[in-house]
Amino acid sequence: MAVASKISLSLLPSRSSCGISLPRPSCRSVSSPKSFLPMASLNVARPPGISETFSCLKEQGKVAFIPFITAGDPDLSTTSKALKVLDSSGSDLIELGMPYSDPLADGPVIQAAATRALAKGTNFNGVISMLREVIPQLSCPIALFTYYNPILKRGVDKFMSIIEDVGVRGLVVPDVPLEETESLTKEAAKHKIELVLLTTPTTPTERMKAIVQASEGFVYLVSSVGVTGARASVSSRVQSLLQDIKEATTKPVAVGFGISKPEHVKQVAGWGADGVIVGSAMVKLLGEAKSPEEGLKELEAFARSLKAALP
Ligand SMILES: O=P(O)(O)OC[C@@H](O)[C@@H](O)c1c[nH]c2ccccc12
Repeated sequence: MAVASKISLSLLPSRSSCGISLPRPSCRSVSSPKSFLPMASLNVARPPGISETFSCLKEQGKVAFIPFITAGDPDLSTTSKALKVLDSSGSDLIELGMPYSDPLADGPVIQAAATRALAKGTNFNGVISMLREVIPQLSCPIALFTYYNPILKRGVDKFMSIIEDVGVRGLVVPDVPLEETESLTKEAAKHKIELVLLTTPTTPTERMKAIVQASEGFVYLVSSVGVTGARASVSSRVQSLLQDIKEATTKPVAVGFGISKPEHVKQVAGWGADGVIVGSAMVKLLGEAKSPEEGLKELEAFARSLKAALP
């Protein structure tokens, strides 16, 4: 079964839970990360929430640029620098992937990145220490991308309090089982973390409605069946899928899978997406470069070219 349909089958909550509506924020100025609410335990700036970020962008008539990179590839120090580069290149939200040994929804590029990161000894504690350092220096929020098992291993409440403590604001768990989505959303919300759910081209309408109802922050529309990976073009079905979702919710919808060129970004934004997500093309540049410095330079140029293509 295509991975994307697995994602759709595993994300329907037993009962839909309504989203938490955050107070309408005043748009933060990107140049002053320190203007955020202080984080309780560390007394440092907490980045804006995911919903807050999308509200600000909507007020400005802008579409969110959302890159994904794999933590620890080629190493955690480079990941820290890459987060700062992506932030200063205009990212509105960054998805940071926790490397995992069995990334069932990932294509070859991200699988290879996870293998390299794990081979370097990248682990949860190392990623958290890196985030504790770098998040106070960022203007945009971080959404942690992890498979479900590492959350269960640590204990849901413990996991959520650890990531809250370092300032993570969003969470994407592509393989969370159907019947556990709602409780995970609730646990995340206790720690001011917004759990983003995914819907796909093969998700039945009723399930899509339940998913969009339960998703916090934004709805992740997977653009095509299969696994992650840059594609020559973005399926035109995305346009009608976006319309269907927007009939079911007023929540922002970001599109991912296969987006890897400025023309893809422009096209998806033109179809009404509130955000575009680019992963494999970013991960490839960073992880397969001749040197970390070279990778960071290419990442910056690529990120800026994609951001420039967005309204
Ligand atoms: O790599 P792509 O085709 O640009 O797609 C984004 C994707 O990488 C990122 O959102 C992601 C990484 N791993 C995932 C697993 C499932 C769904 C989404 C993802």
